[in-house]
Amino acid sequence: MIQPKTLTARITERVFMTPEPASLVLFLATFLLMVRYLTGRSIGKMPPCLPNAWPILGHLPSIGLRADLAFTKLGKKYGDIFQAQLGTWNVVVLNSYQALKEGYIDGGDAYNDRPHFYSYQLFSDGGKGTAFADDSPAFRKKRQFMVKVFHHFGSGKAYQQLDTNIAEEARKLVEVSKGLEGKPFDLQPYVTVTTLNIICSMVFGKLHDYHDEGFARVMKNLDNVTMNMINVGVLNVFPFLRHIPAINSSAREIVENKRKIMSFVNDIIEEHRATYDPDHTRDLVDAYLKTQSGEGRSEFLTDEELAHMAVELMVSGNDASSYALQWGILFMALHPEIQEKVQREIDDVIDPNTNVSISLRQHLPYTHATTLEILRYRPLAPINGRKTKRPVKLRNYELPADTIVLTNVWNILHDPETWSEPETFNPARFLDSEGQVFVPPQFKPFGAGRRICTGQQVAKQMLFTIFTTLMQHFTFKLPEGAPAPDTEGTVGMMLGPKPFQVCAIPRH
Ligand code: HEM
Repeated sequence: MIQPKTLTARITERVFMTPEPASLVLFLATFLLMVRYLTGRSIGKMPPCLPNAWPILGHLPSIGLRADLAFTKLGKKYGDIFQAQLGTWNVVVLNSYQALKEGYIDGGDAYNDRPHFYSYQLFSDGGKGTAFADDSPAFRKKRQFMVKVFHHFGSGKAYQQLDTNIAEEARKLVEVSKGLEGKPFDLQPYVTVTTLNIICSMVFGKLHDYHDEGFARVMKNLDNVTMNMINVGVLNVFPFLRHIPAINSSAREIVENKRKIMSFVNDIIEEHRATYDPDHTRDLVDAYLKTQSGEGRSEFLTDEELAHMAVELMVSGNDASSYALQWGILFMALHPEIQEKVQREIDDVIDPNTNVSISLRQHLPYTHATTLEILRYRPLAPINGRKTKRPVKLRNYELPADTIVLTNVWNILHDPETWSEPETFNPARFLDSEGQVFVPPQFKPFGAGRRICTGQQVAKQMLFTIFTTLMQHFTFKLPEGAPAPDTEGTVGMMLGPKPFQVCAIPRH
């Protein structure tokens, strides 16, 4: 039998005594990698890496499906900037507000690219649209266009129209929910139609009738995309699994359903061309047609790009807004004392027959604070993915170009240094001593830096108006005798609640 000492001696002899430099390089590289994986110590100027990576799987066995929760725990031992191996990807994790600030905010545009995860690439057809595109002159033009359109909806007549549309959709939701006569129901399909219709009103300029067949088909296509995005999530870490038929069929479903939604959008673009009035911008499509005819004409904005942008708003913007409302109603049912406080405040300010408007938000600080607490307590995007577009210094590390950077938003929004008793749902944490809303800089559910959510104002407006309208008209309760619903959520493209039943008891 060969003794260990003899074996080591033989290896040393073989590597160091042979004149081949390649053997030496190979030995050193293997040795350094072993040191890094076994001890977690960094090589060169990269942040330290978590120890004990498995071959191929990396740290996935210890991280599991909720990377945000795992990173939160690991951060206590390994600090707020570290590396992890997620299947085939090596990533740098920013695990605190300070790290996020030093990276995304102080780092300028260095973190402007997105990781080329399989699901992102599939959904965006290789980075078309804005949300999953890398930084480039084309991307900047598209984002600038999107920001301008949202700005248009942030003031003047367009703002008032949006306010009215949101109130009108919230009212329809109230009528439909009243029809259920307090019986248990799943809120998800109802709320999703409401938020989707509002987003469509900004993109296409009209509210669809709920019985419109074309709109119902698109809703189904969108649902299919969202569901299958969960199924292909595994390909983000193991792209080679795409050859497994069941996973591959999910990928095909995404492409096929997205093609159908794009065709719906293309028809609307053609309709708009026929009715376009340069003096009256109705929506995102009109704003696009204006760029086509005016001085700001951009070769980067095409019908195809516009269709991709519209679909990404309909999928991710809508999922996020609908999930936020579902979480909100679930927490009201779970915390009747908070629900009552919200309702008392609303009753003092708004007549039951008056529509809610965003202009009332300043008079409803506790209700406003409750909507912020919903976004803090269950951040819809608990992990935020970016990629460095060039080498960048981060604290005393140097990240090369193309480093995947994941920010743990969950930890930022649950850090006890900022949020006392972070696991308690407590809207009052957003109120100052005068009872006015106070938002700490660490509140980052919409991301940060140059790729921050472009729809955040609209998202907050929808959440406030629809949530307040529901509280104005109903008390939400869990069905009698039903088991306590899950509050951990399920991760797909976003962190949504697991399906739950609730009773909407009319208040008037
Ligand atoms: C409560 C609702 C929402 C939440 C929590 C949310 C959150 C986010 C987050 C975390 C990002 C990534 C930002 C980053 O990388 O720093 C993002 C990006 C984005 N969001 Fe939202 N979002 C919401 C609703 C919406 C809505 C309603 C729209 C539009 C109708 C929208 C449009 C976008 C777009 C276009 C991007 C991509 C920005 C880019 O990559 O440059 N979002 N959102």
